[in-house]
Order: sequence, then C-alpha cells, then structure tokens
Amino acid sequence: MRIHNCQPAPSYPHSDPLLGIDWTMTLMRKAQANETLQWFHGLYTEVGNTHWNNNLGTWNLTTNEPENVKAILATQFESWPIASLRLRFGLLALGPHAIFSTNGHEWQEARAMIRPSFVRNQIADFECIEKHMCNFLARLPSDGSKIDLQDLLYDFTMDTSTDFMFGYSTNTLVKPSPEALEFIESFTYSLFTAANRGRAGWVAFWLPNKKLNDAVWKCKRFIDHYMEEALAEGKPKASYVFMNQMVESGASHEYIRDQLLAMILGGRDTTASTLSALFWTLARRPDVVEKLRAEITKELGDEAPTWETLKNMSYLNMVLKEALRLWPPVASNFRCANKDVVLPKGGGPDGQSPVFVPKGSGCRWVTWSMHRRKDLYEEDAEEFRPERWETLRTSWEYVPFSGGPRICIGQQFAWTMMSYLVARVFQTFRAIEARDDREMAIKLGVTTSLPNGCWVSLASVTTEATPCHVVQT
Ligand code: HEM
Repeated sequence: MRIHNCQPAPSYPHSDPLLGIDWTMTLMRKAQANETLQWFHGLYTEVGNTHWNNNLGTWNLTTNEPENVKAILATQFESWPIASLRLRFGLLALGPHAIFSTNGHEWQEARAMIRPSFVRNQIADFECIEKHMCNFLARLPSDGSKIDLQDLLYDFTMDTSTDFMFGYSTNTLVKPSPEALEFIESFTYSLFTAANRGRAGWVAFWLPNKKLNDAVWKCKRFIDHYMEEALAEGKPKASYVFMNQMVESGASHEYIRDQLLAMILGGRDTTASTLSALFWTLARRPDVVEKLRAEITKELGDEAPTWETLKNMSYLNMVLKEALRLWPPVASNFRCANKDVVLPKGGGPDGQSPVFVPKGSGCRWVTWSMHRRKDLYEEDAEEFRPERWETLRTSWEYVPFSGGPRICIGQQFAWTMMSYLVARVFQTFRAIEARDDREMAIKLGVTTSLPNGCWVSLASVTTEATPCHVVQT
C-alpha cells in the first residue's frame, strides 16, 4: 500500500456502518421513486468521486473516475471479473452460459462464437431493418394524435433483433402473437427483478420468487419454440442469421438458447432505451430537429439510407453520441476484485491518490454520472448539446459501450439501427411535439427505461418519403 502511495477513500455517512442497512433501505426507496441514478450522482459530489459504502455487511467501492474505469475494464481486466452476484442473477435470468454472465475461458469461447455475426456486411442488412422500419412508421399516427413512442421502439428493436437472431421475427409491430406478448412481459419482468435483486445483495438472492421463476421459464419456452421452428425448416431464409453460426458450431441447444437470450437483451433494450430518451428530448428541441432534417434532406432526399450515407451524416452522429452521453442505457456497472488491487484515483482528502482495494471488494462505476461531470464536460454537462461533439475528443470519460476486452460487441449494429431509424422518422415526419409535461424520469433496471413513457405527436412531411409496405405475417 505504501509503495503505491495509497490513501484511504471516503465512506458514505452510514448511520449503520456495521451492516449498511441504511444504505440498502435508501437504495430501495430511491429505486421505487426512479431516483437511483440521481442519488448516486449526488453522492459523488457530497462524499467523493470515489467512495466506499456498506451494502448488507459487504464494503464496496463506487466511482465515476475515468482512470478507475479504465483500470477495471482494461489495464487490470484480469483482476476484475464479473462479480459472483451478477453471475448468479445472470444465471437465473439468462442461463449459465450467457456471454453476459461468464468469465475466463467460457466468456472467451462465447465471444469468439458471437463475433463473426457482427462483421460489416451482416450488420448492414438494411433490407431486414427497412422491413421493420416500415412496420414502425405505419404505426405512427400522422393526424397529430398522441402516441407512446417507447412501446413502439421496444417492439421495433424486438422485431429486428429476433429477425437478425433467428431469421424469424416476432413481428410485434404488425401482428403480435400471444406468445410474443407473453415473452416480452416475462423478459422485461425477469431482467428488472434480477437486476434489483443483484443490487440489493445476497439476502435478496435467497428470497423465493415464484413469479420470477415462471417468467424465466416462459422466456426459455419462447426461445425454444423459435429455435425449433427455425431448425425444423433447415436454413432460415435471411442471408445472415446469428443462430445459424451457432448451430453450425455444434454447440448444445441450451448453450445457444442462453446466448440468444443474452443477445436479445443486448440488442433490444439498450437500443430502444437510447432511442426513447432521444425522442423524448427531440420532442422538446425543435432546433435540433430542424438541423437534423436539413441534413437528412441534403444527404438522403427521399432515398432510403445506405451504409455510406449514414456514415456521412455528421450531425445525426453527434445527436446519437450526445444521447448516449446523457442517457447511457447501461447506466451503471459492477465488477469484483479477485485479488488485492490498487485503483489509480480516489484516495486522500483531494481524491487524487491511489486507493487500495482488498480482494473480494466490489466496485460499481456509474457511467451516467461520469458522463455528466462538469469538470469533464464543461459547465453545461447536463444539457443536450450535440454541437459539443464538433470539437470534443473523449477517452475513458465516455464509455456508453464500455471498453477493453469486453467492449460491446454489437455497437456497430446498434449504431446502424439507431441512425437508420432516426433518419427514416425525420424523412417521414417534419415535427415532433411533447405530449407530457412531466420531467424525464428514469427507471434503472439492467438497462434504463422511461417509466412515464415517451408521449409525443408527429406531423407528416408534405412530400412523400421512401414508400413503405407493411410486411404481413
Ligand atoms: C445503444 C446500444 C447499446 C449500448 C449502449 C450497449 C452497451 C453495452 C455495454 C456497456 C456493454 C458492457 C457490459 C459489461 O461488460 O458489463 C455491452 C456488452 C455487450 N453488448 Fe452491447 N450495447 C448496445 C447494443 C448492443 C447490441 C445491438 C447488441 C447485439 C445485438 C449488443 C450485444 C452485446 C454483447 C453480446 C455484450 C457482451 C460482450 C462481452 O461481455 O464480451 N449490444 N454493451
């Protein structure tokens, strides 16, 4: 400890430093009120950017320091595996082999198997995206009546993800089957409950929860059904299907199912969450919409987007970057030290000295808070200002897709889907208006969501955009 000039980091002001029940109870209250992220953010100012807290008898570090995040995700990667609690909950909600809940050799194998599905020509399957895009646009009222875009965005990403994964889509935007609706409800419930239990600690893990077990079972049954359907007909029709790659590898049915569930989580909730927060904001920022539309009209006219045109739209790219800065869907994350380690920042009265972290301690970092630090992003850090990206160059202070060896494997796919959708929406609609006066509330599950939805109304453009044909199933 002396060699590294470590200094102690501050602690949360516990009234119960022995068990930390005060912290856990506050966490639960904040979660109930959808204020967890704001609470974490405030604590970094009040207690320190890196500080300790006791959660039911276990001391964990929490940080919003880029240097510590870099250490955990990259330079000290081997010392910071996915923590045992997440493994347990991942195991419960996604299955024991899912890439999100494995470490070491098993994780490497899963990653190597998944990676080939994300090469450029596969993620640029615009035909598949356009099909679901048309279904999405067809659901948007053009008579000015209000609609919750969030629900439709989750449906769009679910339909696209399942098409990409199985070669068969849930088609929830057109004709949702009772099974698809049951799966979506069960999937949402099991992930949210598993995440909350994970944060609450081991005590919660042992609490029986029949509803959770039922929800997990329903999810597995749904995936099994799609897998069987896809497998029974031989090679699915789309040119690139994620599942095919896995089937060809000879992996077991259960192994494939775990990865598919993980990929649906990765592909669906993150993208839909980002787009929901973005449209919520655009409905209150006609200035940004105007600039976006000008770029879309100039670059696309009435043509459907292509890989090249999407890449050339610099304002659209800045808008997405800014949305991922303010509302990173994976807003907070956690790892556990498997040996004694030293994190570079957080110790001493000014928080600038290294901190000693004993083996077994956990560390939570809150990307949502780090992305809003005024010393890293200027005084207007909490404002949505896409133009900041004209000059801003970031490193570890901007990690919506994480970093290091476990960096998001689907980031290019997500970027393509999001930019495609935004471009097509503003080719089709000239204005978006808010239909809800409340402040934005954020619910923290495995990913974030808007508990009050994203209520807006839209105004059509007068000229015809690229024609769409609703895909019937
Ligand atoms: C806006 C969209 C997205 C964001 C912000 C995002 C963010 C992230 C983050 C922060 C991680 C790291 C999690 C951790 O290490 O604990 C991650 C991992 C991952 N993401 Fe994404 N993601 C997005 C979209 C997608 C999509 C579309 C897919 C796939 C279809 C995907 C698949 C994955 C997978 C498989 C991992 C695990 C990688 C590993 O552990 O090696 N993600 N993502």
